Amino acid sequence: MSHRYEGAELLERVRKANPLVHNITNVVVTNFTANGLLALGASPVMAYAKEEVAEMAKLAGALVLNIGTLNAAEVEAMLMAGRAANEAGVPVIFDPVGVGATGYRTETARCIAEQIKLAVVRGNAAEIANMIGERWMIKGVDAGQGNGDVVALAKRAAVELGTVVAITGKEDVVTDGQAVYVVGNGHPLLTKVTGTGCLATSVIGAFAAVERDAVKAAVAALTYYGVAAERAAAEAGERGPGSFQAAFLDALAHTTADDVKRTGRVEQR
Ligand SMILES: Nc1ncnc2c1ncn2[C@@H]1O[C@H](COP(=O)(O)OP(=O)(O)OP(=O)(O)O)[C@@H](O)[C@H]1O
Ligand SMILES: Cc1ncsc1CCO
Ligand SMILES: [Mg+2]
Repeated sequence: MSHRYEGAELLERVRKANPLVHNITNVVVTNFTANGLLALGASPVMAYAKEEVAEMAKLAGALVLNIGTLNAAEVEAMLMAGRAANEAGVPVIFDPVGVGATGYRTETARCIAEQIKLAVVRGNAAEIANMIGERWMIKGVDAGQGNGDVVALAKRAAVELGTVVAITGKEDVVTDGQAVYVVGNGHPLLTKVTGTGCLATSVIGAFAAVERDAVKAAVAALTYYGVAAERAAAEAGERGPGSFQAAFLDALAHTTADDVKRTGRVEQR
């Protein structure tokens, strides 16, 4: 429970530092990701050209790679940016969108995980399972899967990938293969707005920019994110996903360290 306080303090550190987060992300979520990072108090930039990605990655506080709408040129740029970030000691956060759905996604994600030192890999349970060659239901992830299984999956993935793994869902699990934290905050409406997972990954990037302990950064980021979602649902949830999306951006801006301290639910397992 000490992480509650620590997480709250990290939120303040992000807002004070206003870290530059370099995203190479998908075309669906680009605008939402930039606005979400701004609402948090970070400084987003999207840059994809191979002529500039290495330079931009070195400038950044964190680099976020997301293969949601990947293509060959973008993958090449991701590897260049990733290498530059690794050289400069900039944390790299990876979102393996849709891994397991196609061979191209699976091969690309594994190639990135092999060639780039990743600080955090954030995905849903199916994506994380497919990262390590395990089968998982792509649809209906929650059906028939106890949370114990997700914890075990996260630990196996963290050990195999050699990074911190964050599996999001009804509860979020964060582990480095040893310590395990489960975040209970969030709201089902998050699943009715596209890109809430992708934005969660970029928010982890913003926290990783100010905290080198990637477990702490991911736990703090996801707790803050879930608390903001609960606030947005209370505000606009009755009206539906569109109003919730707008209220969520507002809540990302208005959620304070004190709110996180009061309503964050983090459990060490
Ligand atoms: N049933 C749920 N109840 C509460 N919160 C949820 C639920 N499902 C997901 N979330 C939250 O939604 C956010 C996005 O996680 P999710 O696992 O849906 O990502 P994703 O599958 O990568 O989404 P996308 O690909 O649309 O970006 C996380 O903050 C997570 O905690
Ligand atoms: C809908 C969709 N398709 C590719 S990426 C994306 C956004 C959620 O990751
Ligand atoms: Mg996703």
